[in-house]
Amino acid sequence: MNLRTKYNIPANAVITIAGTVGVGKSTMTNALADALQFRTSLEKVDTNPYLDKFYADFERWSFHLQIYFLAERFKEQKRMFEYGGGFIQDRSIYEDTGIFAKMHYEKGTMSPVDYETYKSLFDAMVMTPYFPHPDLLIYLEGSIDDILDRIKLRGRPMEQQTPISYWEEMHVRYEDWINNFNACPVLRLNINDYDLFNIPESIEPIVEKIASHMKQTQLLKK
Ligand SMILES: Nc1ncnc2c1ncn2[C@@H]1O[C@H](COP(=O)(O)OP(=O)(O)O)[C@@H](O)[C@H]1O
Ligand SMILES: Nc1ncnc2c1ncn2[C@H]1C[C@H](O)[C@@H](COP(=O)(O)O)O1
Repeated sequence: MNLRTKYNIPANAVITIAGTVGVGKSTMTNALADALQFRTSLEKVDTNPYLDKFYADFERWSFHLQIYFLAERFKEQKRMFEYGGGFIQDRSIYEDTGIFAKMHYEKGTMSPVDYETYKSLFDAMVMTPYFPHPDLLIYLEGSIDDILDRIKLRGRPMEQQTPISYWEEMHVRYEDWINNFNACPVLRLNINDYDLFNIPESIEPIVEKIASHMKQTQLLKK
């Protein structure tokens, strides 16, 4: 019996994993998909044609990158819908606008007109009654020091060359963003409370938490 049936998680559920860069979303996505026998919707970094350029020159490439991510995530949204759910998604679409586009606009590395254009496109595509929101957003949180260690450990060159202040600012913005997020139910997990890297079995208590959280939110809806 897989953990999905053991804990009664609906086969058509869509669970999205949110959190700052390096916190452990991809690791969690793969572990959860494996445990629940779900498909994954992964963020593809290696084939992104703008990401390297963006890290080298935020101002020049912010708008292009946001449009690219929006298109990619929307295509994934369509794919998940066509399969009828049963997915773990690595990063939510809400973080693109709520964290990244907003941060670059406020830092001055995305122009006001580009930001407005991007936001109106995002709102027209996503913030509509026709857009299916995930059943659950799992928010991964941890200390900035642990996260910086993980970014260093992963070693993507473009991220190593980015000033630490960028990751620190993102970390603060994430806390503020999640405290005000209400597009779908949220389960917060602290990265110190599990270790999928060294103890793969630590996925089971997480599945148990997901099940009880989903049950509770279903009851509240009734
Ligand atoms: N429990 C853990 N302990 C130590 N390192 C971890 C743990 N989980 C993930 N990592 C490592 O941290 C780095 C970032 O994880 P990743 O899942 O790629 O994060 P994200 O997708 O949020 O950017 C990777 O090198 C990954 O192997
Ligand atoms: N919307 C985005 N804008 C800018 N940068 C982004 C956006 N979404 C993801 N990224 C970056 C951050 C990381 O360098 C890579 C992959 O993210 P990760 O959190 O490691 O999965 O893309």
